[in-house]
Amino acid sequence: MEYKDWRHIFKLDPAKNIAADALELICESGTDAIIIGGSDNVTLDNVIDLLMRVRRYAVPVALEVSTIEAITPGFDYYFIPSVLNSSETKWVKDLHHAATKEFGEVMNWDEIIPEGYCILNPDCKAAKLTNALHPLSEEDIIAYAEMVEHLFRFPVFYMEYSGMYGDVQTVKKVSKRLKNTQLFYGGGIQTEEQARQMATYADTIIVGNYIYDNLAEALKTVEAVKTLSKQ
Ligand SMILES: CC(C)=CCC/C(C)=C/CC/C(C)=C/CC/C(C)=C/CC/C(C)=C/CC/C(C)=C/CC/C(C)=C/COP(=O)(O)OP(=O)(O)O
Ligand SMILES: O=P(O)(O)OC[C@@H](O)CO
Ligand SMILES: [Mg+2]
Repeated sequence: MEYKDWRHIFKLDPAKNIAADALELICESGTDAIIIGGSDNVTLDNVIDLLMRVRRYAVPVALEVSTIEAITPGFDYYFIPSVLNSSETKWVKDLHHAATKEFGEVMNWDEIIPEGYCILNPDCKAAKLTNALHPLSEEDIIAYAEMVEHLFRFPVFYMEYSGMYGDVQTVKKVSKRLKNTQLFYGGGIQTEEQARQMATYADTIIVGNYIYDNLAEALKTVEAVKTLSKQ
């Protein structure tokens, strides 16, 4: 299954511990993919360690790159965020320039998936790290989405509410404005109902932190989404 068809993703943080039995449940849950990524304490060692453990299962696995030092071969895809509401060019394109300079010759561009990121929880670590601009109006968010689709022509627009459940009506409005760009929604999903709500409008939902807080409930979000069509 190509990333374009993914409806549900579990995001695992390489900086956090996950027991072997929990990892088995996650990888065999029926989720479409695992993303390995986080905003701090991501190292080459903890990324390789988690990649090796996930590779024991058939589920596709992608790296969401947050630091150049932790890039390693062996993933199915590399998701590359550009934080459009960051106030520093570093997080929009400068790190990308440095990484392309280093890896450009050996890169398989088919595996590299640019993500236009919009960080919508002002209190999350990624917002602080990237000095993300806030507050954003609904019009601002829609404009970022349309830029991603029509100006940058990135394949993915990521509404990142990391750690906080987002606004369903805003996700719905953004969704209605995107035709070719795939809408990722991530942030604060804890229940089947929340997973269903967001997956009604987003192409793909991402469940992260709740894996570590309540795995049994987090696992239920997979089935909730699998039987649901996007509107
Ligand atoms: C040989 C080989 C393997 C070749 C591979 C080629 C390859 C992949 C080359 C890289 C090309 C490239 C252009 C790379 C870009 C490099 C780079 C460092 C870009 C910057 C990315 C960026 C803008 C990161 C900042 C945004 C960010 C921190 C996103 C993390 C996502 C997120 C919010 C996670 C949640 O974080 P968490 O830690 O869980 O937070 P909480 O504790 O609050 O939950
Ligand atoms: O960790 P949560 O809040 O589930 O968010 C998922 C993902 O969007 C984080 O990058
Ligand atoms: Mg997290």
